[in-house]
Amino acid sequence: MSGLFSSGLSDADKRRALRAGLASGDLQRWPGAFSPLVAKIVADAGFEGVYVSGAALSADLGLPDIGLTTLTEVAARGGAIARATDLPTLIDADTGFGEPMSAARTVAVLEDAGLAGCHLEDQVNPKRCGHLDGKEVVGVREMVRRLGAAVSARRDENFVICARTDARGVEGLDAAISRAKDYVAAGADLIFTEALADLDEFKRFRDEVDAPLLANMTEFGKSDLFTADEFRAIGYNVVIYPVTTLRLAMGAVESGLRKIAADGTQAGVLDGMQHRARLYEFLRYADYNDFDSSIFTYTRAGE
Ligand SMILES: C[C@](O)(C(=O)O)[C@H](CC(=O)O)C(=O)O
Ligand SMILES: [Mg+2]
Repeated sequence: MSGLFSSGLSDADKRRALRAGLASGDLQRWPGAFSPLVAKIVADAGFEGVYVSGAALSADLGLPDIGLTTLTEVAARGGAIARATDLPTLIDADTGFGEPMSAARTVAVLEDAGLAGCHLEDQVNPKRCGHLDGKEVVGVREMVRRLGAAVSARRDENFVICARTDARGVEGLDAAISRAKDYVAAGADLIFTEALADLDEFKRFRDEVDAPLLANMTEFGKSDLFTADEFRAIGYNVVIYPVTTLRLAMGAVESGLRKIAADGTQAGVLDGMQHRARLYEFLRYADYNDFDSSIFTYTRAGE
C-alpha cells in the first residue's frame, strides 16, 4: 500500500533523486502541476519531476502573478502537490516573500512542507511575470544576500536552491550571465535563465556558466518553444513547462462550458473528459477499498 495516503518516498529520498537527476547529464523535464491530481498525471506520463508555478498557483486563486500570494498559501498547496507523487517537486518561491531573513524562513518552511527545492528570483518586490515588460531587478549584492540567507537556512543539504535571474530583459544578456556566476558563487545549485530570446542565448549561458541550468518553456512569452532534444543538444539540465497544464485545462473548461450552455447538455463534450474510471485509477480507488476491507475483517462475537 506504499504511497497510498502520501508519497511512497521520503522527502530526503526525493531530494537525493533531484540531485542525481541534475548530476546525470540527462535533461530533466518538469511540467507544472496546478493540483495534486495533476502531479499524479505528470508522474504517470513519465516525466522526471514536478514544478509548482507561482503564476499557476495565483491564477488558480483568481489572482494575477504580482506577488500577492503568501508563503502560507504557497507552502500548503506546494506541499500537497509534492506529496501526491514519488517525483521530486521544485516550487516557485518568487522573491522569497520578503527581505533576506524572510527568504531564509521560506526555505525552512518549504523544506518542512516536503518540497525538493525552490527558486528565488532577483526581481524587486512586488515581482512581475518574467515574460512581461516593465519588471525591475535588485542589485547583485542584494540578490547575493537573499541567496546567502536562503542557503544558510537549509537543513537538508540536498534541498536545491535555484537562483533565477530576470536580468536578460532589463540589463541584457552579458549582465544576466555575470549575475548567474555571482549567484553560483553565493551557493545556488541551479540557475534559472529567464526570458532568453533565442537558442543562441541559451547556448551562451551553457558555455559560460559552470552550474546546472534550467530553461523556462512557458507559452506566449518571450522565448520560442524549443524541443527537449534541442535542450539536450546544448547540454541544458532542466526544462519546465510551468503553466502548460493549467492552460490546457482552462482551454478545455472554457470551451466545454460554452458548449454545454449552448446545447443544454454535456453529451457533446464527453469525449474530451477524463473518464470516471481513469480518475479512479489515478486516485487508486481500488487500493483504498482493499485497504479498507483488510482493516475491517472482524467478525461479531458468536458469528
Ligand atoms: C515560471 C513562472 O515564474 C511561473 O510562475 O510559472 C512564470 C511563468 C509565466 O508567467 O508564464 C514566469 O516566467 O515568470
Ligand atoms: Mg513565477
